Amino acid sequence: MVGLICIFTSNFASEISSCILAKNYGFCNACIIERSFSLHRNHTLKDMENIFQLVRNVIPPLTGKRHKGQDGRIGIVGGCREYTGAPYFAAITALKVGADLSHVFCTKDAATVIKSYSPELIVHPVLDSPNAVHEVDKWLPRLHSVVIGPGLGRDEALLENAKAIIEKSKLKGIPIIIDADGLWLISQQPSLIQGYQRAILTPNYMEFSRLYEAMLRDPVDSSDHHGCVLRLSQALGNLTVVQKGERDLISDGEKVLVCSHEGSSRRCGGQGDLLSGSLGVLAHWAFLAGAEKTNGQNPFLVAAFGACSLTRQCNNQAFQKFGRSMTASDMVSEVGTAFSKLFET
Ligand SMILES: NC(=O)C1=CN([C@@H]2O[C@H](COP(=O)(O)OP(=O)(O)OC[C@H]3O[C@@H](n4cnc5c(N)ncnc54)[C@H](OP(=O)(O)O)[C@@H]3O)[C@@H](O)[C@H]2O)[C@@H](O)CC1
Ligand SMILES: Nc1ncnc2c1ncn2[C@@H]1O[C@H](COP(=O)(O)OP(=O)(O)OP(=O)(O)O)[C@@H](O)[C@H]1O
Ligand SMILES: [Mg+2]
Repeated sequence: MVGLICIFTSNFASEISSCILAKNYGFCNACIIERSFSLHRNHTLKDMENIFQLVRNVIPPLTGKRHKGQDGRIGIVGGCREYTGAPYFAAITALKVGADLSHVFCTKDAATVIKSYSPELIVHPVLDSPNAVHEVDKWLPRLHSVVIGPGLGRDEALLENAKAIIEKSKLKGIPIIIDADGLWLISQQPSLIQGYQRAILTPNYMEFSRLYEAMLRDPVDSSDHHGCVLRLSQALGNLTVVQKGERDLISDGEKVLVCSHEGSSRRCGGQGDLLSGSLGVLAHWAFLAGAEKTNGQNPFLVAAFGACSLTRQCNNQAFQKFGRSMTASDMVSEVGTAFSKLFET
């Protein structure tokens, strides 16, 4: 088992790159196998080398002193008649990563279905009601982060409600993860999220292309993935962008982290939903942890790196057991052991 972590900065003229080879899940003991960097960015590279340790640092310890809710109350906005799996995968993953409560705000049609998958989720059948925004807004003061988009669909009225929920969340300063159809909305109206640095966008290949073209008015340059993710983040006002793919590229417009932790070649639907759900929790933890725990690094970069590694580790473990028949539910079953292997050993 070998994972590769690379770090690049935004300065193309003097690009820093560092690749850390991590063996046997022992990322703390990662050894540097290649490094080239400019002088003035030296300190940044050193800080970033131990990104895996930074993820560990932000995880709240399990103690008897904490009450229910303290380790995370996460909201998922999504779930409609067609898509009930996506919000379920995101919400259950948030719980299994360590959130205490996971809320799903979905349409009436979807609610009973989602509830029947799991009694652990709190499901609000409000998203297509006339007072949807008010119904979600009531809960926002109690939520630590929101994930907008898994299984939301593209119905105009639902997208309008999602837009208003994003605006309400911004006013409260809540970290917002935007995925799937939430990204569709952003590619139509980028100003909705532009400049809000507590947002993390998690586009897949297609979603990234749409966003990039909307913001940069150019097609994606397939010979310069790093440059593209960096430019997209910058154009959006330096919010965090996670471009999912064979290697996940994570940027805040200053740096690009590359996560190529070993997953598998199985590409069933729902894997991105595990990523956005786990990111909901990790973003909250990293944000709360403060600069000391993240060594002054952007907490959302740290959280994104953790979520990408975890999702890929779940994929790897589930694939070893089930091979071609592996599905997203099999990955959900691996969250606990994958998390321990990566972050608690
Ligand atoms: N069980 C459930 O309920 C699930 C529900 N889900 C929900 O579905 C909704 C729509 O989400 P989405 O991701 O299917 O939509 P979108 O961005 O239009 O992409 C679709 C098309 O993009 C393309 N494509 C993708 N990757 C590519 C690549 N690497 N390279 C090249 N092309 C690539 C590919 O095009 P094709 O191969 O068909 O030409 C693909 O068909 C959303 O709400 C989501 O949450 C999912 O979460 C899954 C589990
Ligand atoms: N070619 C690949 N090789 C290895 N891992 C990949 C590859 N493509 C995607 N992944 C991983 O799968 C996860 C989900 O990415 P993906 O691009 O499938 O998202 P998605 O299309 O939004 O998924 P979903 O079906 O949930 O909507 C990410 O953690 C990513 O690292
Ligand atoms: Mg997706």
